[in-house]
Amino acid sequence: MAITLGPNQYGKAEVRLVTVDRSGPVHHVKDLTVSTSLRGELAATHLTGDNSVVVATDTQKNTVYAFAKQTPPGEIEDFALRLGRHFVDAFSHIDQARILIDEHGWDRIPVDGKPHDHAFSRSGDEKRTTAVTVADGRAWVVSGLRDLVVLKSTGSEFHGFPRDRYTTLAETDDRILATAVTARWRYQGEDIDWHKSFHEIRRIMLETFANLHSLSLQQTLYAMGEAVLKQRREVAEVRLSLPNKHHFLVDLSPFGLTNDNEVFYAADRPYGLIEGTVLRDDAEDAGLAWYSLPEF
Ligand SMILES: O=c1[nH]c(=O)c2[nH]c(=O)[nH]c2[nH]1
Repeated sequence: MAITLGPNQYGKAEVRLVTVDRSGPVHHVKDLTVSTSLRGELAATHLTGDNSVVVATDTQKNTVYAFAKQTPPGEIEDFALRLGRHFVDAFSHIDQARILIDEHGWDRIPVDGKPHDHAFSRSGDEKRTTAVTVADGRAWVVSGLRDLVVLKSTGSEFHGFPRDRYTTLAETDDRILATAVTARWRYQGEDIDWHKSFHEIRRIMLETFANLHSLSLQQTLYAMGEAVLKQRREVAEVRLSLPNKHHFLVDLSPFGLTNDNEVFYAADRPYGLIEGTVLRDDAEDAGLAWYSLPEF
């Protein structure tokens, strides 16, 4: 029997970085969670404890902070590309770097109807994300968002599903549809206005969720991905993970009351989990874009 080392990577997870741009009286804050992972000739440390090629995870963390000081991070994709290229270029035994960044939003606090210069409130749970892989002299960028919570109070039906002895769910032609969108999209190319592209893709997904009269969350998922691919040439593929945040009608009959789709119990769990990939057939090869990322 032989035992060998399989795929491996290592790095610093969830470096919390906040930068303040103080170049003018109006400050700009950037709030990021950065994770670095390096891959390469790392057998020695696993097999014998020889650390001569191990760039310490502490060094990786320090690099994130030092880079943020030397050049303002800017768009998360650009910051991730800079960091990934640095690790691959600076250390000959490191041949791949994967940088994950989540961006947390801050809104300016309105004071006397005007956005404040340097006081902010957290925008909510939603995060903008990127996963950049640098290897073989090139890079792959998969960006996205998480925890974008949306609800429509009508315009959603669910019926026509098979019934067996375990089926109790009533068919409905009018229900609440709610989900927390996790989306990742794979870019082709790097010459992209990351900021504009993110906001356009987010807008397209939200408008599709709102406008489509839904017969299932699966149908909504496909329509959201399809709309992005039709309108954004820079996107090769969209992956969506949509928990179905069930809202159950409360039975008010014990109180002699009707419930005309007005009073709901928002269930926490279990939830349906609808996941899928929408692709264009003329897309560039995915290469290492999704390597070691969750499937959805
Ligand atoms: O949109 C839905 N898709 C399902 O697969 C499903 N299953 C279920 O119980 N409710 C729903 N709703």
